[in-house]
Amino acid sequence: MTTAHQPSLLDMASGAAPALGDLRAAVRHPLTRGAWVDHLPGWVSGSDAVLDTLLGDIGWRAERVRMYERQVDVPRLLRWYGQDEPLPHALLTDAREQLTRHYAPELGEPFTTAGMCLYRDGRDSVAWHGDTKGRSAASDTMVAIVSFGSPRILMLRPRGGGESLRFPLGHGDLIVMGGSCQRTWEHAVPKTARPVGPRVSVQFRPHDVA
Ligand SMILES: O=C(O)CCC(=O)C(=O)O
Ligand SMILES: [Fe+2]
Repeated sequence: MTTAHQPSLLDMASGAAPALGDLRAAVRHPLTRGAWVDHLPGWVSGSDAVLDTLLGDIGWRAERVRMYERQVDVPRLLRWYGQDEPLPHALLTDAREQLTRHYAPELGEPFTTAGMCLYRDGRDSVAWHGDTKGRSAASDTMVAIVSFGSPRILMLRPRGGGESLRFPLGHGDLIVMGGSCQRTWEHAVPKTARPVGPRVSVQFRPHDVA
């Protein structure tokens, strides 16, 4: 029997080299007020090696914020890559390039920065917010998120109230928030009581969007 027609078996073997799928397979979910979400589960295959790298010593740091007159740790670790800093795994550089190529006609500029978040377990989370620092406060843009490790839920809800949507993000899954999504909707990764391992979220954004 030849293996030529069975690439999926190779993908499933542990230790398979990381590879990217076809972005044209992403499914677009139009939201209200000019927002949309593209979802492509399993965009990255063979993600274990990428996760290993990301869980290593890449300079994760805790951020502290002032809350009710006290300094408290943000419940996740952060690492920010500006556009000139090499990313810690070649697959991520390829991913940024492919996203730029695929979305260029709509986005009109490249994805440049990579913000990374490490959710160590189910107690780590991010509260409801939009990425509205910089140009995204006033203009349509895109934020592309590739997820590695334990599955977590990304929730979305319209600002000012309305039903929320749930997108499960597993190992190698892609979600792209586009259009007015950062201004007119909010997103969150809620805590979970389920026993979950670490998850790393890699967010690609254009210059001056955060
Ligand atoms: O964990 C995620 O995928 C979402 C992270 C996020 O919304 C942010 O850092 O702005
Ligand atoms: Fe965000």
